[in-house]
Amino acid sequence: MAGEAPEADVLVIFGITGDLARKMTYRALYRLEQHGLLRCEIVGVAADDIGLDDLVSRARESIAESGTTVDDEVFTRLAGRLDYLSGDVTEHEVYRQLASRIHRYQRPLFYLEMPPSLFAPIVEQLGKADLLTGATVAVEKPFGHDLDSARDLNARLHDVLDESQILRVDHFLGKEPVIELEYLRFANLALAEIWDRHTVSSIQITMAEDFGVTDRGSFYDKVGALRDVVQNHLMQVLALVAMEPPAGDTADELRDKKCEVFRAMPALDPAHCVRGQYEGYLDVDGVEAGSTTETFVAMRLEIDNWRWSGVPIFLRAGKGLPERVTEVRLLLRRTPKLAFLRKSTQVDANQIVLRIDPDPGMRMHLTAMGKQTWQNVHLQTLFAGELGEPLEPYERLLHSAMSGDHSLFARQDAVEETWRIVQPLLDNPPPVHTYPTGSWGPDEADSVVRGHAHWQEPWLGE
Ligand SMILES: NC(=O)C1=CN([C@@H]2O[C@H](COP(=O)(O)OP(=O)(O)OC[C@H]3O[C@@H](n4cnc5c(N)ncnc54)[C@H](OP(=O)(O)O)[C@@H]3O)[C@@H](O)[C@H]2O)C=CC1
Ligand SMILES: O=C1O[C@H](COP(=O)(O)O)[C@@H](O)[C@H](O)[C@H]1O
Repeated sequence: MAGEAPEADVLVIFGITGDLARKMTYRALYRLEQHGLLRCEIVGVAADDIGLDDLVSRARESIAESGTTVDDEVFTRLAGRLDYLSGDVTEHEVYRQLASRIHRYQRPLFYLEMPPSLFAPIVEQLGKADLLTGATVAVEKPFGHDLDSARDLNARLHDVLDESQILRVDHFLGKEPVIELEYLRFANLALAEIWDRHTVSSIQITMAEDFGVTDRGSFYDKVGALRDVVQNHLMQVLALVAMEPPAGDTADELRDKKCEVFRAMPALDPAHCVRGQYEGYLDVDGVEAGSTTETFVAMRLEIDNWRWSGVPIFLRAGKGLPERVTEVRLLLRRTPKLAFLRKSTQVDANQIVLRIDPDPGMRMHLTAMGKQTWQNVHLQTLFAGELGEPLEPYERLLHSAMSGDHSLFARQDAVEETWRIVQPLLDNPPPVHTYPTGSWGPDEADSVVRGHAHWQEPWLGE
C-alpha cells in the first residue's frame, strides 16, 4: 500500500528531546538509515536550548542505550541529516524560523511526539504559518482522553487539515504479528473457513505485563489500563481479528473494514467489567493518595454482526502480572461425541493462538490419542525463525508515514468509535479490587468469563 500519498521530503519531529525520542525515535531513525530507508533531512524541534552537536550526542547515546551497537558510518549518515530548532512551540517565532528552514520542501511530514495538550495548538500554528500545504501530520497517542475530547481534537485538526493529511500513531499497528493477521486470516483457507461464529465459541485477548508503572506514576494515574492500552492498542488488534476482507488494496479499504467491526460493537456494559489495582501501586511516585486508577481491567465485549454474533470476546490487560505476554486466542467449539470409540467421548476443544509479544508466532492446539489417553499437541510457528527479523514498530511506522502509506494508522471514525465503546466504563467505573503483584489480577476477573471457558494460561516460552 506504499505510495498512496507522495513521499515526504523533510521530516520535522516536535519533541525530539523527549522520553519517547530517547527510547524509540532515534533508534528507529538509525535502523531506517541502516536499512537504506531514510532519504530526507530531519529537523528536530523542542524547548531545550541546546546546539546541534548536543542533539547529535544525545541521539548517539540513546541509540547505544537501546542496546544497538552503533556503526560509525551509519550514524554519521544519520547525523548528517539532523538539524535542531529550539523554542516554545506555543509561540509564533518557532514557526517563522521553521518556515525559513524548510521553505524549499513541498511535502513535509510533521511528527508530534509532544504533550497531547499541544497537538492542536501546534497544528493550528503550522496552519497560521502556512506550512500545511502538501504536509502530513502524525500525532502520537493518546488521541483524546474520552469521546468528547477525541471529537474536539478531531474537529480542531480538521479546521486546518484534511483527514488524508492526519496519521494517528498506534505502535501496535506497527507490530509484525498484528500486520500479519490480515494475511494469515485471508490467505489461508484453513483459517479463513473456520474464523466465525460457526466454529469459534469465544475469543480471549490478553495483554500482560510483568512490571508496574515504574517512573510513569503521574502520567499513568490520570490514564489507567483502559485508556492506556485497551481503547487504542487492543481495540485495533481486535478489529484486525474480526474484520471482513478489505475490497481493495488502499488504506481506506482496510480501515473501512476495521471501522465496520467497531460500529457493530455495543458500548461496554460496566457490569461485564472488572477493574484491579496491584498492591503497592499507591506507593508509586506521582500516584495520588487513595487513587482508584486501574492497573488491570478485564471485560466482555460483543460484535453484533453476521460473522460474530453470539461469540463473546474476553479481554484483559494489566501490569504487575506474572509474565509479559500479549496474545489473541480463539477457542473453537467442541466436536460431537466420538462414537467410534468403545467409550464414546468428548475431547478438549481446539484453540488457535496468535502471540504478539514476545517472540511472535501462531499455535494451534489439537487433541491426539497417545498411549490410550487424550493428549494436547501443538502445531506452531515462530515468525522470526520462518519469516526473518521484522522491522521494529516505530521503524515501520515512521517509514510508512514518510513513504505515504496510511494503512498502519488509525482513522478518525475508528478512534471515535473505540471511545464510544469504552465510554460507559469511564463514566461508571466499577470498584477497583487490589491484587498481589505477580498474580493474574483480582479473583473477581473470573466472573467476567463465567459460563464460558475460563481464562486460559497464555502461550509462554517456545
Ligand atoms: N514516553 C513514552 O514511552 C511514550 C510516549 N508516547 C507519547 O509521546 C508523546 C511524548 O511523550 P514523551 O516523550 O514521554 O514526553 P516528554 O515530556 O518526555 O517530552 C515532551 C517533548 O515535548 C517538548 N516540549 C514540551 N513542551 C514544549 C513547548 N512548549 N515548546 C517546545 N517543546 C516542548 C519537550 O521539550 P524539552 O525536553 O526541550 O522541554 C520534549 O521534547 C506523548 O503524546 C506520549 O503520550 C507514546 C508512547 C510511549
Ligand atoms: O503504549 C503503551 O504500550 C506499552 C506496551 O507496549 P509494548 O510494545 O512494549 O508491548 C505499555 O507498557 C505502556 O504502558 C503503554 O503506554
